[in-house]
Amino acid sequence: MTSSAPALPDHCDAGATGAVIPVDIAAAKATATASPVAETETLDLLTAIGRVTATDVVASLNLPPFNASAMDGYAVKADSVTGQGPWRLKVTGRIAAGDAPKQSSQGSVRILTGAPVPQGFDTVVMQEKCRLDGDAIVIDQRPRTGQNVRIAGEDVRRGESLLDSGDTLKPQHLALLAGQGMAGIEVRRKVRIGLISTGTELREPGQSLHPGQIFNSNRVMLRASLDAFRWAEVLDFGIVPDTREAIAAALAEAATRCDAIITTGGVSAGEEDHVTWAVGSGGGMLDVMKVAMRPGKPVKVGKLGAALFLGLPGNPNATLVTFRMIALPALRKLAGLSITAPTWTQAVADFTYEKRPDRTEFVPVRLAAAGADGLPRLAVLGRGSSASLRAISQADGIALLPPGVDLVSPGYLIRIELLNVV
Ligand SMILES: Nc1nc2c(c(=O)[nH]1)N[C@H]1C(S)=C(S)[C@@H](COP(=O)(O)OP(=O)(O)OC[C@H]3O[C@@H](n4cnc5c(N)ncnc54)[C@H](O)[C@@H]3O)O[C@H]1N2
Ligand code: MOO
Repeated sequence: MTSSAPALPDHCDAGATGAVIPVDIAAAKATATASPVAETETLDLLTAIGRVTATDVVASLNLPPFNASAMDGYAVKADSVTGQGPWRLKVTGRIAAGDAPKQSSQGSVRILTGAPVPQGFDTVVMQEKCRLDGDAIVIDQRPRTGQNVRIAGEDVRRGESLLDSGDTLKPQHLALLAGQGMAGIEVRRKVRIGLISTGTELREPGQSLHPGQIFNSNRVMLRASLDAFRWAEVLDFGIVPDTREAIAAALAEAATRCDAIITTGGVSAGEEDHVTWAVGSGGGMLDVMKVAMRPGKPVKVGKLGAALFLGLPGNPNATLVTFRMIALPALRKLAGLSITAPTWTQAVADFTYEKRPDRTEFVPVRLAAAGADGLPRLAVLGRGSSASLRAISQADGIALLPPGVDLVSPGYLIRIELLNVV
């Protein structure tokens, strides 16, 4: 961490103290605080989807391993087809996929897709381009040397780089590794993420609601978000009431079991906001106290023991925005991913929005059809109220309205993070 402010020991005024820093600096601090989990495991390819590679992978096998026919047809030696056509070539044998390579250079050989082209031949004539005449084929067009033959190593060459450490394994990566004959792959172990929903007012969906209480929305939103990442494992500590003791106890337990701790709620300025105090009382420290962003200003980032601490505000829109913009990049770093930043998409505002120029504002947006420039148009959903569940539930993405701008007008080029991107 580049700077550190100790968590306040006694009096919780986190919402009123600490320098206000830009959101990109806050995200960079969070990411810098995280170190990739060191342990690795070797997984069968069938269970490795979505996991993060722990090493570079280099090809040990040429692909294709032999010169292979790309078509059903007849293998020939192109330069044996000389003079004036049509040409008549005797069929001297047959070779199918899975047959051992053969040696031949006379006439032609019936060959099926994927079969090794016999040594001595260099070209395959598609069966549609010739006709059978007794024990021979007749071709009218001179074949081009090398036509319809996949040359050994033309796809992958032994020694070539296939994957880098820090890649997320996708189905097509696994296919490539399987093509190399690899049964397993070394990946980073899953990141253990503790989730604590603070708030005396919270009840779980399905429970009865008493006056003054609300249902816990953030828990399922964060659980579902994290469950989409195969590199993440959630340890859910449930709802913890707004008392110093309860929050400190939950944090202490989470710090011993988790690589990262995410709390929601209890980070602003009121006397029931105990998260900052509890981090301090547990010997932790906070490096991000207040961020020039809306929603999400009181988000906290620091360390508690060896664990990365991410204290997200309780309002659901603020939880979502701070999770995606600040927490997730840091969690990706813990997972060992080489790309940690959000994936941005360029789009064009089709709305007018007044904002404060001294901060970054994030608003939920819906995508509309692209304009003539090929960029999608955006409609804004409300004013991005911090507490709104409805607006975020209807959003295709979160648009970033940058600092230094006080009015976004139709035609303004902005960037969005699509919410379907994991
Ligand atoms: N005097 C000040 N008051 C507030 C400030 C400030 O700077 N000075 N900041 C405001 C901002 S901005 C935000 S954002 C909120 C953040 O509050 P906390 O993180 O301390 O969260 P809570 O007060 O616990 O809750 C806020 C709000 O969200 C509801 N909530 C909490 N957890 C959940 C959950 N799991 N699911 C659904 N809803 C949840 C909670 O009931 C509150 O309504 O503080 C402002 N105040
Ligand atoms: O930090 Mo807030 O602006 O109510 O989400």
